Amino acid sequence: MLKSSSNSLILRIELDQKVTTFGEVANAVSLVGGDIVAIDVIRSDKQSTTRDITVNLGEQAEELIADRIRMLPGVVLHHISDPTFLVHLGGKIEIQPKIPVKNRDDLSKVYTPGVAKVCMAIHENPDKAFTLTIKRNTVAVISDGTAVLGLGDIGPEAAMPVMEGKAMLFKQLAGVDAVPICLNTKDTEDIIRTIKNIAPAFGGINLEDISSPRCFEIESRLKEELDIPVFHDDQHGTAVVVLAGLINSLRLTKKRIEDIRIVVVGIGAAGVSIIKMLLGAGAKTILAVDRQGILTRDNTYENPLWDWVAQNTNQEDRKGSLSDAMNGADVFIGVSGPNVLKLEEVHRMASDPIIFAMANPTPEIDPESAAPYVRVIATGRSDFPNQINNVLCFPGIFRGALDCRASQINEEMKLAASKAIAFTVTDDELNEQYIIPSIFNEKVVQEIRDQVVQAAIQTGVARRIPPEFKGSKLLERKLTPIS
Ligand SMILES: NC(=O)c1ccc[n+]([C@@H]2O[C@H](COP(=O)([O-])OP(=O)(O)OC[C@H]3O[C@@H](n4cnc5c(N)ncnc54)[C@H](O)[C@@H]3O)[C@@H](O)[C@H]2O)c1
Ligand SMILES: O=C(O)C[C@H](O)C(=O)O
Ligand SMILES: [Mg+2]
Repeated sequence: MLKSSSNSLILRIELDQKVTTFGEVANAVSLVGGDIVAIDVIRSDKQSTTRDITVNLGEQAEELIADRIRMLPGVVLHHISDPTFLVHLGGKIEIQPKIPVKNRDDLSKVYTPGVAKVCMAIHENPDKAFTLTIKRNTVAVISDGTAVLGLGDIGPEAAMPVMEGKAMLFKQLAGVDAVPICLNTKDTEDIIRTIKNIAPAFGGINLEDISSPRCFEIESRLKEELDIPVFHDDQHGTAVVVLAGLINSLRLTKKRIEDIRIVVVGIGAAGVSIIKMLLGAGAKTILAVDRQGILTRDNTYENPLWDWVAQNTNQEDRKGSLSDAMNGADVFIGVSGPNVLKLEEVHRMASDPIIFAMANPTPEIDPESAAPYVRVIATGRSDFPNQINNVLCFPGIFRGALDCRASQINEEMKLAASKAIAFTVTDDELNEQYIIPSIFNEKVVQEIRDQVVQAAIQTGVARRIPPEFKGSKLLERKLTPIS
């Protein structure tokens, strides 16, 4: 059973101390499998005490716990709240002015009439938008709500908490201002037109949770038609972090990427990009599996990217289901949906199995059940060791792209980001429970940023050279080796 801090509740109870003791309440909580992790006294007098008790419990236990407590004499259950909902009240981000407007003089600078001359300066030279507006430090995080985590097409309003979360992490981890935007259209042309129309305000576009195959066309068209980086996080952010996790897992198992058998399940946005990146890094044996089984080159597919994947994987022409694909696999990478992988299939993997079960919020296999039988297990979640999640990539890669005013985020910049993430974990630190740095490791964003800027300069897509990269200093900076 997966347990996490998100399965916690706060119960406000009023207790008549002459009738029932707090010990009896605690006992009732434990009888339904709950753990009391915090107690806050809200009010107390001689007769009664009101407390907020925070309880960690299984997902199904909310009703049980409420019933148990209501059965106790002398106890009133005022309400139950969920701390995860509490942190979402009113949304998770806000916009703050950078300077206070205290008097008319300030007002006349930041607003009419002063602002007009700044507008005209930009009108004469639109590049000045980078220096005189929020553009140089701001990205749009844009979704149409069609592939939100593994929850599917839940609509633009329901996608907002994820986009707000990404915006929060952009700011907290990398100082990038990010604006969450959810579009009320699923039409490819409409999405492209809308994003092009709002692009002037932004230094980059981070596409998020847009379902495949539309996401591929949307991204490639926007890349062609805009001169700022456009990055579909579920494709490339995920692929960057997967490659980093794989580099480090192979450092542990002493296997070479060229020699291993890799199964990728879920050939959508994330899956296609992961396969491309693994092939680029030297992988030779990959089986791509979706709902109807292993992709094979003698089939033709409606989705042209599946055709591409089929032509570039499965050189041995293996046919069958995921279960067949798992025979002798060294690595399983899941970007599909919940509980797709069975323990029995894990038992048929090669020695030192590596499993990245990355579907969110419920992975392809319960990591606690798989752990005893594998060398490395990673998920996309923050409540287990080895979190392989694109949050390790997007803050740093955009920090780098914005700092050098890159016109795009290219393959070299992505590879540089993967290596930066992988080699943040030193040989001494590397172990089965720590193949990937924590997002709270302060070195990660800076390392990614530096390597990404360097790669952008070397590939000619940087439109500004940050001072620390000027002159010979650039040549002195060492590129991180791939292995
Ligand atoms: N950990 C991370 O950083 C990360 C990043 C991106 C995506 N993801 C997760 O990966 C999953 C897919 O995301 P996406 O953006 O690629 O979505 P997507 O909709 O573009 O693709 C999902 C693909 O998985 C396939 N699929 C679904 N259930 C399957 C099953 N039972 N067996 C085989 N194939 C199945 C679908 O047919 C589809 O091709 C989601 O759960 C998402 O949360 C995780
Ligand atoms: O949002 C996440 O946690 C990762 C990823 O973008 C996903 O869609 O699952
Ligand atoms: Mg996503």
